[in-house]
Amino acid sequence: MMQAARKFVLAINAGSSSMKLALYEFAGRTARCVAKWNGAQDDMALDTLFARLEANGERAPAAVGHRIVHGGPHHAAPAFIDEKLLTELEDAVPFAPLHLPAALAAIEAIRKRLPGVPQIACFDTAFHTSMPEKARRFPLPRHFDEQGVRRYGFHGLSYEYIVSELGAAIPSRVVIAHLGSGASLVAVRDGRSVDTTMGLTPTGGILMGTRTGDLDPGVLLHLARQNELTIDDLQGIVDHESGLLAIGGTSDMKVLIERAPGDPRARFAIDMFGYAIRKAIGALAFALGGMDLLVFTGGIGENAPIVREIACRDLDAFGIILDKTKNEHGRGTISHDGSHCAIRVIPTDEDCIIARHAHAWVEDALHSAPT
Ligand SMILES: Nc1ncnc2c1ncn2[C@@H]1O[C@H](COP(=O)(O)OP(=O)(O)O)[C@@H](O)[C@H]1O
Ligand SMILES: CC(=O)OP(=O)(O)O
Ligand SMILES: [Mg+2]
Repeated sequence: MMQAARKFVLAINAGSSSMKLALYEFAGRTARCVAKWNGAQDDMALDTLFARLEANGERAPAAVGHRIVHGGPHHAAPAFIDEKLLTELEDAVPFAPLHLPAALAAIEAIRKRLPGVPQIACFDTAFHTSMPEKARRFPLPRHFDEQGVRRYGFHGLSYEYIVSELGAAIPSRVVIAHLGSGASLVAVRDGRSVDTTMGLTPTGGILMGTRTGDLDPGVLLHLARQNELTIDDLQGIVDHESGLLAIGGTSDMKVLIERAPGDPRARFAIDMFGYAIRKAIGALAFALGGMDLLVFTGGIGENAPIVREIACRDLDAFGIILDKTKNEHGRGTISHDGSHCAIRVIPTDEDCIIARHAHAWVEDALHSAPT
């Protein structure tokens, strides 16, 4: 039997607080992660990677996939990064200023170091293009909607991964809570997004490490007027100085949990975060008309039993019951046998989805190329 050709694909995930790189080897459609590097956005992660790639020529990637947090209104699928798309992404920077500049820098660096290697944009917003208009529209004058001011939703690559892990057996009504540095929840009906907590930008939704999440819009008007703040001042406040950091003294959930026994502020921040998640679960479960499965994922969702416990507390009346022991253990199904709604912890893997998309693009391009 002929062996499937082996190909290497590099996945780049420029998040708000880190740069994650992962090299995948594909044999046919089967992917295997062969190396991972994590670094701060501004460190030498890419340089280290290139040195290793050069030292090991056979691992030169056939394609590079990027997590692009904001795809604007027109991207429902991964896309080849050409000049036109680059310009679009540059124009979209104000929609995701914490994420897009790092992704654009990585695209540029790859162009210089690996010219000719196709780069594929994988959009966090794409998963949510299935949302109905009533979930997508903001109640603003129509011309703002025409300018693209609407709910996009994010963490779509993570949600896509969870949906693919659930496979054909996915229940009809699922709520997924992606809880990391950025955090959002999505309502999924029959495998497709129907509503989500984040909005135009990843600043919206529930409170996060350093971001406010949704605020009464009057708060921004009041702050700006009362303190004569500029737009940049406001952005610094809502994106960098708020959330868990403002409430609990650090944006890092692991540290908050360590401090909690002797630090009432840390305890309060954890409680407030769990409460925000519980409210969001309620809203999305009602939007779906019920919930068959609740999934926790992301650094906090996967590793912080106390957050899951608060998020599911006192919901017995709705048939949502955690099993205390299973929750502490934190792997697989964590709902009580008597719970109507299954509750699961599923580790996410955005890099794997990025690599799969970039690989699929290369395969399509090969098969559609004139012979
Ligand atoms: N063992 C742990 N216990 C509690 N929180 C954790 C643990 N490990 C990671 N976290 C939290 O997960 C968050 C980071 O999530 P992650 O999904 O890795 O973020 P990013 O969005 O940067 O990829 C941080 O708040 C971190 O403290
Ligand atoms: C969209 C978003 O908030 O991403 P991250 O969690 O990686 O910051
Ligand atoms: Mg993340």
